Amino acid sequence: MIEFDSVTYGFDDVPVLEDVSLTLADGEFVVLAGANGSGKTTLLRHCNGLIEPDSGTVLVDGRSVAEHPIAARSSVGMVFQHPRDQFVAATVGADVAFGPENLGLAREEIERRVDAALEAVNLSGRDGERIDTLSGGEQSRVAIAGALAMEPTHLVLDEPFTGLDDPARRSVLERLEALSRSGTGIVVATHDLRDVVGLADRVIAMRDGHVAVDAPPERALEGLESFGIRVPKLKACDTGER
Ligand SMILES: Nc1ncnc2c1ncn2[C@@H]1O[C@H](COP(=O)(O)OP(=O)(O)OP(=O)(O)O)[C@@H](O)[C@H]1O
Repeated sequence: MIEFDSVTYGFDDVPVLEDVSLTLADGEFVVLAGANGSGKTTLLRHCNGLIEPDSGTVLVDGRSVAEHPIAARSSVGMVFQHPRDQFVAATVGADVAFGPENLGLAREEIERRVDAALEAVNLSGRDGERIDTLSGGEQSRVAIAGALAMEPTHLVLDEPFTGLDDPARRSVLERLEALSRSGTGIVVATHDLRDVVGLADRVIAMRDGHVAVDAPPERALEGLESFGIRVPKLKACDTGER
C-alpha cells in the first residue's frame, strides 16, 4: 500500500503539490491523469524517495519512505518517461539483473528473478541482446522487466506510451494487464487516457497540484476534457468488472 498524507512540495517556493492525500491499495490498477505540468511526475517521485515532501508523509507498506528508502525502492518499481535514460547496462539480461545485484542476492536468485521478469514482459531468452538494437516497445518492456526484477508490490509507470507506435503500445498494455491480473498494483501516469482507462479500477486526476477527481473510470471521465486530458469514449466492455 502507498499512502500520501497531506503531501506538499514546491520547486524554489513555487507550489507543485498542495496537501495531497491518497491511498493506493495493493493490487489496484490506477490511472493518474492530468495535463502536462499538473504534478503527476512530482507526486510519483515521492513513492521511492527521489523527492521528499516539504511537509506531510509518504508511507509504503506502512513505513516512511524518507526513513526506509531502500525498502520503498524494493516495493515500488518505477519506470520513467524515457526508458532509454534508465538503462545502466548494454544488454537486456545485464540491465534487468542490475537491481537484484544491488540487493546483494545470490547468483541463482538473481537469475531466477531475471528469467521471471523477462517472461512477464514476453522477452524470455532475449538476455544477451543489446538494448540499443531493440524497438521502442521492446525497450519499454526491458525497463518494466528491470523494475519487476525487484519483485515490487506496485509498478509505477510515468507516461509509458510516449513515443510508442500502436503495436508497441498494445504490447505494453497487454503486459500491464497480465501483471495486474497476477496481483501487481499498477499506477500509470498519463495525459492521454486512450486504451489504458479500460484496464483501470480507478482514475485519479490532478489539476494544479491537487487531486481534482478520484473515482472509478465510468464516473471519472465526465468533465476531464476541461482539464486538458484527452478522454476516450468508453466501450461497454471497458466498464465491466474485471
Ligand atoms: N526540477 C524542476 N525544477 C523546477 N520546476 C519543476 C521541476 N520539475 C517539475 N517542475 C515544475 O513542477 C510542475 C509539475 O511538473 P510535473 O513534471 O510533476 O508535472 P506532470 O503532470 O508530470 O507533467 P509532465 O507530463 O509534463 O511531466 C510544473 O510546473 C513543472 O514545470
